[in-house]
Amino acid sequence: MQSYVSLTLSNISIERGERDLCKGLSVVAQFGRLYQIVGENGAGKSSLLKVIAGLLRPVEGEIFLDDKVIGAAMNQWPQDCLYLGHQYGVKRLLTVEENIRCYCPNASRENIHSALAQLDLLPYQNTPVKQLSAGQAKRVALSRLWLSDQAIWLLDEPFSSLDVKGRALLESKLEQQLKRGGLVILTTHQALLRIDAQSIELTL
Ligand SMILES: Nc1ncnc2c1ncn2[C@@H]1O[C@H](COP(=O)(O)OP(=O)(O)OP(=O)(O)O)[C@@H](O)[C@H]1O
Repeated sequence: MQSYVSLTLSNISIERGERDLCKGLSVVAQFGRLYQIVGENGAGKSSLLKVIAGLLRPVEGEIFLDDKVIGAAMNQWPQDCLYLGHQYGVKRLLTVEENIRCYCPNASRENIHSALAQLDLLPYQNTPVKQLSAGQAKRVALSRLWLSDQAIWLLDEPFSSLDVKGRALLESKLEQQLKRGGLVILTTHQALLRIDAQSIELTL
């Protein structure tokens, strides 16, 4: 995994549908830490994650990865950044394993097997996602975290639909990412139980 020190949001302003969502937001996010974007429904949490992922252009401001402006390093960005959006992009007609192979074409059979086992998805390996429950489909989407060596994880509501065991499993995966020097920025309306999160607050 590539090693970095910080991701800096400098004076970021976001507008959507002619509404100001955030104005002049500046944050220095340190690798090895988890940042939770907090705010009411509609405050702009998902929009901010999209801006960081390079999927939405801010009206103002810049993002730096260490001392490089991200715009200039865009060709490097997708390799180092894993974004899992709210609509987490699982293909419902494909099986669990086919979905994983779509997103992680280079993953070995052993690693896929191990990820599926940890996520309690092994019995469903050859089942189309449309036949799974919402929580199981969410686990399929999250399996990319088990196969990722990206330094930056941007996760929109990763805990939604997960049961107690699934939440604990995901929190321990996030802890591993922090321990190996990665950065996690996520949105969730729930408190994290095991991880000391730094807050990025958005107000309406
Ligand atoms: N594609 C879009 N076009 C125009 N406006 C949008 C679009 N998507 C979201 N918005 C608006 O941007 C605002 C912020 O939306 P966003 O999804 O970022 O909020 P959020 O804080 O993540 O909300 P929630 O907690 O409900 O998930 C909302 O007022 C919403 O109506």
